[in-house]
Amino acid sequence: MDICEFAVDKIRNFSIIAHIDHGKSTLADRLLEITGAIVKTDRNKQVLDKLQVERERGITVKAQTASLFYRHRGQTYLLNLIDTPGHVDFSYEVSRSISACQGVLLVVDANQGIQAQTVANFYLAFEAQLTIIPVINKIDLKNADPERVESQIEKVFDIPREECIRISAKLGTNVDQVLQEVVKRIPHPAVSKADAFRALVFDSTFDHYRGVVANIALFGGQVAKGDKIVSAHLGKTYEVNELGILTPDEHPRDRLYAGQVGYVVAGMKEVKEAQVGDTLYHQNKPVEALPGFKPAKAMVFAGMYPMDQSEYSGLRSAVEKLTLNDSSVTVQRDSSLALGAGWRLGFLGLLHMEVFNQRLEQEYNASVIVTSPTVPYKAVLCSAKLMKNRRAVQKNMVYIDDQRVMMKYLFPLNEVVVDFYDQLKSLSSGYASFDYEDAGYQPADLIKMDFLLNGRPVEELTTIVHKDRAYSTGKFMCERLKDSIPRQMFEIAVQAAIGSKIIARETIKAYRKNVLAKCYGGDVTRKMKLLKKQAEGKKKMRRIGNVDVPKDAFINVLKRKDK
Ligand SMILES: Nc1nc2c(ncn2[C@@H]2O[C@H](COP(=O)(O)OP(=O)(O)OP(=O)(O)O)[C@@H](O)[C@H]2O)c(=O)[nH]1
Repeated sequence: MDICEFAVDKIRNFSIIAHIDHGKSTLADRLLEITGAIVKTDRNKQVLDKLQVERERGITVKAQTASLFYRHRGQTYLLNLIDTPGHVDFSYEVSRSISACQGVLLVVDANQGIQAQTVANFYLAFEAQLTIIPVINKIDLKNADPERVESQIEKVFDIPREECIRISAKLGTNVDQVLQEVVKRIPHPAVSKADAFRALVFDSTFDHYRGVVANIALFGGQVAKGDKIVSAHLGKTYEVNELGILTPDEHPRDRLYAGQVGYVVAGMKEVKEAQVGDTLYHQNKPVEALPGFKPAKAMVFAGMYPMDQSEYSGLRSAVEKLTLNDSSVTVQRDSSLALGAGWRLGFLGLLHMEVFNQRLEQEYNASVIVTSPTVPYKAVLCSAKLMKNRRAVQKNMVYIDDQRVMMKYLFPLNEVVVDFYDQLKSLSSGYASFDYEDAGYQPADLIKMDFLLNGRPVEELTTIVHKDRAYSTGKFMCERLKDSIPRQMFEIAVQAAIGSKIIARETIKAYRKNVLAKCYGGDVTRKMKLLKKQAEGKKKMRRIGNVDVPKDAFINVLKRKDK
């Protein structure tokens, strides 16, 4: 079917939004199968989750899109399904994908009910004034309780229970009804082919042969191959080399029209040129930019170094290639005396960082050392120089039903980035869920803590901690250092200090490792071999004052806690 034939009133643009694991991708697969976009087999489970990491982790990282053709009451409709990432780290991508739509399917697990990201995603859709169709999934589960979930939806979102559709995405139960309701309830885009061309970039990926592939939703006019288009954000002009629709594979077309969703390739060299939220228009026909563009903002920072400095240039090219594909990662060159040359990278959140790391390893075979993540602070330097458990402040509390409560807190980001989510899950036996948004900078009692080996500071370990945490952090890091530094010929004092005040101390006892102890008799070559080995071992050490510190010690101390 040629999509040129589609009148705007036969188009529906929608997203599926859900808390993680509530079955968004499974439902998307079923919709693709019913409309014949993909053939039903066991292998195409979660077709929209393209990246290897996404499949392994079962989470969606990059938004994917598919145009579906659906017959309803003798008419063929073009349904553009825009998949959204399911994790809090990517909420900006969710909000952009949503703004390309007129409606959403809000999927809620029939057993788990409303969770943190159900609420967060609901409000993104609600604020964008979209039609929201609640879909209660997994009704096939033995302990499914759709009645209770419908009550929650009525209470929390003020949506009448009659509007909920009960389905099993896994078995396909009532999935066709979902498509019928999409056609009935979601309005067609209010756009016109006759207007000036205006398109929202809601995702972009990098292709080694063609450059940037930008996914766009047309809010007005039309665009064809050979057209000159401009990015509103950068003001740069490009020529359209290729465009088409996604089904979900790319299908080149000559032209895209208002109301449609598709992809465009226009000689952009890096994804920064097609940032999510940007507006495209025809050269010499400027339009008002679509609202809501904001450059992705890094919230969590970590150092990344090659395992071995000889791998530096290989890793550099891998990092460059990966960042071509993900404009939300910020990169700054950095170097550490202990770990050599590397980078300081900024990510949207912890999961984003892990996914980046995993992609480096899987797609580029790179082995890297990632230091413990930190969050940005603004420091006010005074003339004297710089100096409740998670420091949270409760903001509000709402009972969702007699078993669940939703609480809002103001948290310092630093308290959340490392192990908060794991602890919350374990304390609540997996029942609690969590979502967050940036609340800006707040003043706090923070201090700078140094670590000393025999009185000499180890600069790469210097850290910023809250005053109330200084003692426990100092003690913990000193213990880790003690365990990681081998005994030497003299005693070593490991100390944590705030200014000139020592707040924690461990001692590494003196010891002489006699590598020749096991060599009885006079085999000179064997002795020489052992001595050489010991000397090589020393090369991997960094000398701080008179103390030799193995590289591994830094890695152990800087590395995040192993889960
Ligand atoms: N029993 C049952 N299981 C389901 C159903 N739908 C999905 N699941 C299972 O629930 C798990 C999560 O489903 P996904 O489709 O990956 O969830 P998702 O919301 O896409 O997750 P993210 O992509 O991480 O946001 C998978 O193991 C699915 O097989 C259903 O209707 N019934």
